[in-house]
Amino acid sequence: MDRLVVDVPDFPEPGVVFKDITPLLADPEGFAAVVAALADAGRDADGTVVVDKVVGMEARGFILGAPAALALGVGFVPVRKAGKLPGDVHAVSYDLEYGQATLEVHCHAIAPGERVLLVDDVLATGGTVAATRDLVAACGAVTTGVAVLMELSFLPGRATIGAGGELDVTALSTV
Ligand SMILES: O=P(O)(O)OC[C@H]1O[C@H](OP(=O)(O)OP(=O)(O)O)[C@H](O)[C@@H]1O
Ligand SMILES: Nc1ncnc2[nH]cnc12
Repeated sequence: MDRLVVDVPDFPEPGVVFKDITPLLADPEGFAAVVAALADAGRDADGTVVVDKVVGMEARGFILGAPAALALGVGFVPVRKAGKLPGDVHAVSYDLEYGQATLEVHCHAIAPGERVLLVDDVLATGGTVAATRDLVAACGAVTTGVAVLMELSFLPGRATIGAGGELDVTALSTV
């Protein structure tokens, strides 16, 4: 997988090394392998599916999360940047490695008590995951797992989201 993710220095701003996953998405075998591995985070050791929904965060979390949901046979819920969802929403603002944003989810997209797997490409500061977990909680549901392609270990993402404890974090690669 690593050879299909390209480092782009100083994008989108000086000092950031951007992890470009578009070559991976263009490789059908690599793409299928990472989707299968991300979906495995929604199964227990016996292979039983243990989540009710997969949530993907706009935009790259859609590309990876939607096929992972299909692989698990559960519904997919998009968490979108502000102003894109037409129904009633819960909203949370947060910081990321290169800016600030607001994420939203439809209030009724996740039922109270449901177990949720978050899927995204990169865990950096953890701001996106932490905000999304808050949105899931606002729906009355619980985030039981997070699955990402890459974790940037020089940033405090794991600490920010409280990995360990009740939150199971799977990173296919750590850089
Ligand atoms: O751990 P964090 O510091 O929050 O960073 C990780 C997030 O940043 C990127 O998304 P971005 O907001 O750039 O959106 P995009 O997928 O639309 O490019 C990436 O896809 C993650 O969602
Ligand atoms: N360095 C990075 N590359 C790609 N996506 C990111 N999201 C946050 N930091 C990122």
